[in-house]
Amino acid sequence: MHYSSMLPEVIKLADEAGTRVLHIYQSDFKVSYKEDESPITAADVASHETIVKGLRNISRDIPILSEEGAQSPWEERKHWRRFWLVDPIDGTKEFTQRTGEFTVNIALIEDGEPVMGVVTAPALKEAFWGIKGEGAHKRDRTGRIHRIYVAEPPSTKRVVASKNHMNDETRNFIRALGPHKTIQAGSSLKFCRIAEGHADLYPRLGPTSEWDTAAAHAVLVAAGGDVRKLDGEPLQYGKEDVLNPHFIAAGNWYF
Ligand SMILES: Nc1ncnc2c1ncn2[C@@H]1O[C@H](COP(=O)(O)O)[C@@H](OP(=O)(O)O)[C@H]1O
Ligand SMILES: [Mg+2]
Repeated sequence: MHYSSMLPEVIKLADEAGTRVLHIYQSDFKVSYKEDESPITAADVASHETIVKGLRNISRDIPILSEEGAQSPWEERKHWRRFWLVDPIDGTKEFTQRTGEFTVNIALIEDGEPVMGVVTAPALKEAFWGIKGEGAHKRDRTGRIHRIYVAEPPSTKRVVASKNHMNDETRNFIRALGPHKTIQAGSSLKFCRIAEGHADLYPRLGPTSEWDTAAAHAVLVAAGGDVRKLDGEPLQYGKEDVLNPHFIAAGNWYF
């Protein structure tokens, strides 16, 4: 099956997960902490369960790697040519701080590349999706769906950066860009802001994992951008170590 035929069902699934997440967001939820001290709530678990169950119905034979799931050992994963890469809630800190800037992320990886991605921001009522070579779309808070494109770079670049994970390396990189304006955004929304033409550059000289970036990476590629390592090589997925190296996300004009 070509993956574009799965897209409507994947969007529906991300929306279903988003509805469950919002329900918890609007309640008096409890925050726990994982071994790496990152926060987790019932919403991460509910979203994970909804997505995994749904993806198994959509495609019984495509394996799944989710931030909140039991992760298959490398001995198994290294044979995966195609897999779903899921972050049930990216921006859990944003969720617990109630900024609304958290996302549900589902990507399809093929030969190390994110070829399809769906990102929804349930509290903002925004959704983004894209398929490599077939364009990217946004559904806005009114429900209108339209094609999105990376912007022509303005002379004052609009740099988008993490609210919760800023560091000196990123600050220095941004400073060296010359005239610029900084926009803060949580989670994978940073890639989406570039994809829809509202920002130009997202330097991430700090840690992320493959599930944090894959779906929004696919949206950005479909909209006319890319995500590359600092050596200019593409950011790839399905590595033994799920941590991403430092990267820059931008329109293709940058690379
Ligand atoms: N030390 C670290 N190691 C791995 N990932 C980290 C990290 N610090 C932050 N992140 C990632 O950055 C994401 C949040 O990004 P941002 O600050 O841009 O909103 C987090 O996603 P989760 O909320 O899914 O855990 C987390 O995965
Ligand atoms: Mg994440």
